[in-house]
Amino acid sequence: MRRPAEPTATADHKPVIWTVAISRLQDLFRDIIPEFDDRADIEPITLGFEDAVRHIRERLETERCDAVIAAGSNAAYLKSRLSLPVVVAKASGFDVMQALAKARKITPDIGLITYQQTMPELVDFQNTFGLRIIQRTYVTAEDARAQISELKASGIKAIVGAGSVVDLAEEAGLAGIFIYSAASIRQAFEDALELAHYTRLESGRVAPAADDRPRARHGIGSLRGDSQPMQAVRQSIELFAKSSATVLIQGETGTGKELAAQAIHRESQRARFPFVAINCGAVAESLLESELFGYEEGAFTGSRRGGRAGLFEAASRGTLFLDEIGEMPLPLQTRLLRVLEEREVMRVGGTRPVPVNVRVISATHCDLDQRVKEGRFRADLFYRLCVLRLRLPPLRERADDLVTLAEWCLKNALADLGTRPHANLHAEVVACAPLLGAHAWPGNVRELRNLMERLALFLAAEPLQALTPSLLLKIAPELASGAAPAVLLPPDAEVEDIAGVLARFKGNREAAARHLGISRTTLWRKLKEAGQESQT
Ligand SMILES: Nc1ncnc2c1ncn2[C@@H]1O[C@H](COP(=O)(O)OP(=O)(O)OP(=O)(O)O)[C@@H](O)[C@H]1O
Repeated sequence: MRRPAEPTATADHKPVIWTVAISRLQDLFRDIIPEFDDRADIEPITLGFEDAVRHIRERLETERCDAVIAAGSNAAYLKSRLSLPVVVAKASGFDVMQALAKARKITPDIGLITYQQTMPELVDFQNTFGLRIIQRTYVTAEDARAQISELKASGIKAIVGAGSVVDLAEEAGLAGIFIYSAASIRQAFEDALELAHYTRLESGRVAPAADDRPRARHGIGSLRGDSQPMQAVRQSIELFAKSSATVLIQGETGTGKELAAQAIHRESQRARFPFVAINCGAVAESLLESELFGYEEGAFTGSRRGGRAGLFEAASRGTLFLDEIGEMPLPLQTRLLRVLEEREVMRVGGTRPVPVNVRVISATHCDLDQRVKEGRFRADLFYRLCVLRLRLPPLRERADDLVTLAEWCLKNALADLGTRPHANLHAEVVACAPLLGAHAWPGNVRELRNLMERLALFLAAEPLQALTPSLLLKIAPELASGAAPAVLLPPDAEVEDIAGVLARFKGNREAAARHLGISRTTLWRKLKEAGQESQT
């Protein structure tokens, strides 16, 4: 008789993830699995619905699995029947537009069939690009089949949808365009890894220090821009990397504060030790305390047996990045100051201080000097945190970088679409410089990157079309008024979605933000605006 698996020595190794799909989605999973070989044991299970549930339940009697990845109706079915975390691979707005651009090359009469919900925001896109898109939803395969025959009867020639929808469309003699991109599937893998990490932490299978939360992925080369202010930023990063003193990074949203923090870590002698980040504004006070400082067994109801190390201990010999430091509640500011001064941390409910060797880099978009004056931020902590200070200039103050950044983002987005850039793309972008320069860029580089992704879609669909200022205006009418675009978030990232995603990630805002393709700060602000900020 088989016995449930014990968490043995192997349990401390890589997380185990299963991808569950029957259609061509599984082929895409298989293509991407090798990229994650060194970070997880990932196995494809080519089954769907009740067959998949039966198979997984049986295997869980003897094996460990930390998370499952699936999509669409299959994912919904698995989620409601398995006790395992199920990550739902989702097509991003970019994927949908990319698939529509491909369909546009075949016909202007396109059907979009999505699981359960339509995408109302596509109406604008349809008008801009002169397409006729009929949207339908499905729940079961029979639904999807019926929708396809109706669309065929109404003259639709190409269907955009998930793997099973594409198979059915092709069976019906229509062109099928698969909606998922490699980038979205990669994102699902990242989310599953993150979720697996938290599942394992919660069950005590790994200590935080053994993990890579969120590893510094960016070095100094990731910070683009040749303007004088950006050169000065890179020089400061190189200089600051030589020291172990605290750094305070200030700058508006999307200016690259987290990139800069990662670059300082990556250039420093601490590079081979962890880079651990936390958004102080996005975690409730009670949780933030135990996250940062850890806790001892019995410290509070529900505390884990054996206690848990906090992020200071997890970042041992590395760097702790405290994002949105201005939001740290006053009582925790006092505790943080003590840790920085005494270089030892006392876990919540503990009696024995633990020595820590951690470099602290913090970041804020708010005027911290002002908060100190108002008594909302401790002056002594402020001075302790900003031994070194780095200001990231907003994009509107470095107009010289606009062309370089726009061209770089556009080339990346075109490459993602498998499209070659025009031979004279540089000259075309230069011709758009006055238009780009007149905009205020409230979302800074993040906003510019999103705009270039939109533009790339158009250029991929219309390869003979030159990039001109009037085309740019058509794609981004907000540039005309110099006003901020109405929505900087992907249209689907509204508050109800955010709450749903947060619930799925068990309140982990970092994982939820990554899943939604927005920064943690933006997610936190969105929730704050909706009065849901205390739900962490
Ligand atoms: N100088 C730059 N070169 C290239 N990419 C950049 C640069 N600055 C920002 N980015 C890109 O813009 C996005 C936002 O960067 P990042 O998250 O570091 O900004 P942030 O200031 O921490 O934002 P927030 O305050 O909203 O969290 C990322 O995709 C990042 O890669």
